[in-house]
Amino acid sequence: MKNHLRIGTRGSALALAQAAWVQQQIQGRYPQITVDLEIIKTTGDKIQDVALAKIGGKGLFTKEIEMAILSGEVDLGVHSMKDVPTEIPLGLVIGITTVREDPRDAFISRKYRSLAEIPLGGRIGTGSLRRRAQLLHLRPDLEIVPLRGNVDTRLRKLTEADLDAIILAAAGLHRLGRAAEITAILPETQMLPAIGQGALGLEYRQDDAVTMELLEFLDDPETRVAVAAERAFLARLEGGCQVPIAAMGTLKKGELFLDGLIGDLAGSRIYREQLSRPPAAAADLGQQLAETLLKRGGAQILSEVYGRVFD
Ligand SMILES: NCc1[nH]cc(CCC(=O)O)c1CC(=O)O
Repeated sequence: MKNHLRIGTRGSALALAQAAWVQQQIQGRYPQITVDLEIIKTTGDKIQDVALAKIGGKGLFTKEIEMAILSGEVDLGVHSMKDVPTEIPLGLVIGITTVREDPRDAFISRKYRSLAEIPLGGRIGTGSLRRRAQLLHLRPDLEIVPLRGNVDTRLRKLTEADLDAIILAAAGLHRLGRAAEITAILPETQMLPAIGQGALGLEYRQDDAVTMELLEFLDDPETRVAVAAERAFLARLEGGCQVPIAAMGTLKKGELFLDGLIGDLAGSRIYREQLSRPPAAAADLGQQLAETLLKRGGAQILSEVYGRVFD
């Protein structure tokens, strides 16, 4: 048994809110255990001024935290699963996925109630290629304005940069207590979310059975299988954030459904499919859906973006 746990977290308001939530859950369940937060600056936190998609490289928001777990400096990391690469370092596991927040994207505007109300040529802020491609697919007339920084910065730029709207994950706004900022939720039919969006993963050393057992009560099996399918989809596509890729898993009556999408940067070609399998076959489901979309034209798009034959 342990009487002290250290959580490694990024220092952004969202990361801290998420880590503090996990801290409270653990302390509520085990009043005898003290839980500390240790703020770790990641590469993604240091580079705020360049479009993320241009930096490339995986694990921008996780690598330094993973090093601290491996070295024993902290016992666990709390991550937005959206920011976690499909491959994690040897010796670590993300065996626990907490109950998912709303995985969908939010439309935020001070002038218009919905995307449909935005006038011709309207300016929408987002740094995400996935959001950009789907927006342009729906509305080729829109001007997509690159937007970076944490949630607070992006909300500020909505007014300062005179944008008509911005798109943010609903989950982040809920966790920051800022859900009142949401003008409308974008249905997944219009805007399929990012892999892992709205889900938190707890990462710890594979050989640390004590921490794993302590944290087990936080696991939500439905979220875990949905995210496993999404991540298997992304892994087959070798997806970083250079390509518009989206997926969302949902459980209905014991069956796991996975919606997936591959698009090109201009949003002119969007391939989208849904498949289902029993939850135990989550990884196979993700892989099969990827194969289906690759055959339909996804392989062509990935070959163009990766600059090599992809099949
Ligand atoms: N890319 C940064 C990031 N990572 C996780 C979230 C939101 C919370 C989540 O998806 O769990 C955000 C902000 C956003 O995309 O609006």
